[in-house]
Amino acid sequence: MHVADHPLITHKLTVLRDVATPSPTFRALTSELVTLLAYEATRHVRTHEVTIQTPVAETVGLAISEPRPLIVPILRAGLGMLEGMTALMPSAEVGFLGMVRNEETLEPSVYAERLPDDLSNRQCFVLDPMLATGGSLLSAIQYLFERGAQDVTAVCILGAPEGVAAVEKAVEGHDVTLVLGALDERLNEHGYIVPGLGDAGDRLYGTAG
Ligand SMILES: O=P(O)(O)OC[C@H]1O[C@H](OP(=O)(O)OP(=O)(O)O)[C@H](O)[C@@H]1O
Ligand SMILES: O=c1cc[nH]c(=O)[nH]1
Ligand SMILES: [Mg+2]
Repeated sequence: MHVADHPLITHKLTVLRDVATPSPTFRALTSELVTLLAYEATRHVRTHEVTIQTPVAETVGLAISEPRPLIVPILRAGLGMLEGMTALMPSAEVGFLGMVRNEETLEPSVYAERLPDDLSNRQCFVLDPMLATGGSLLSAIQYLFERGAQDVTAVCILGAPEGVAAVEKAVEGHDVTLVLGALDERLNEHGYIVPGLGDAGDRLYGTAG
């Protein structure tokens, strides 16, 4: 697990957490935060050497390899992270998973899916701002494994220790990396991250209250 340690990330997170921050600012900050986190998350993106000609000399650089990486935002809240991620890796392909957590039982369920059939040999980047109990992320990762994925990086803005531990235990021995903007204190009795930022989907799309 990588937890971002950068004053710009903490500053943006502080504004994001603030209950007084309105949806348009929340959306803009989410996008900016993801671009910063994506820098860490894509550190091991597969590349190969290419020879190019600059105006001055021939040189060897790197290009992102085929098959292209796959970005998977978890609807709804993960959609708010898509633009920030594609800004950094515009050649990636995008697949979608719609998941919702039952707020009584905290069990996640899948209500929409649009992914390539074969994910073997694809690097997958899952986007979901909140890793609370970890149920949603784990179920998303298992979905990708069932399609043959072997290399999954999850980018989350906030994580709770309970959820991170549950995901790490369940994926032990697999190539799964977690990249978090911050690791918060705990979950409350409703399964919300403390101090957290509330319901990310509601705050992104203005459906709170
Ligand atoms: O770790 P968990 O306990 O599973 O909780 C985290 C999930 O809850 C939120 O989604 P939600 O179900 O609220 O759907 P939404 O994005 O449509 O608001 C969040 O975006 C995660 O997907
Ligand atoms: O704190 C939380 C927990 C789950 N989902 C959210 O959006 N926020
Ligand atoms: Mg929600």
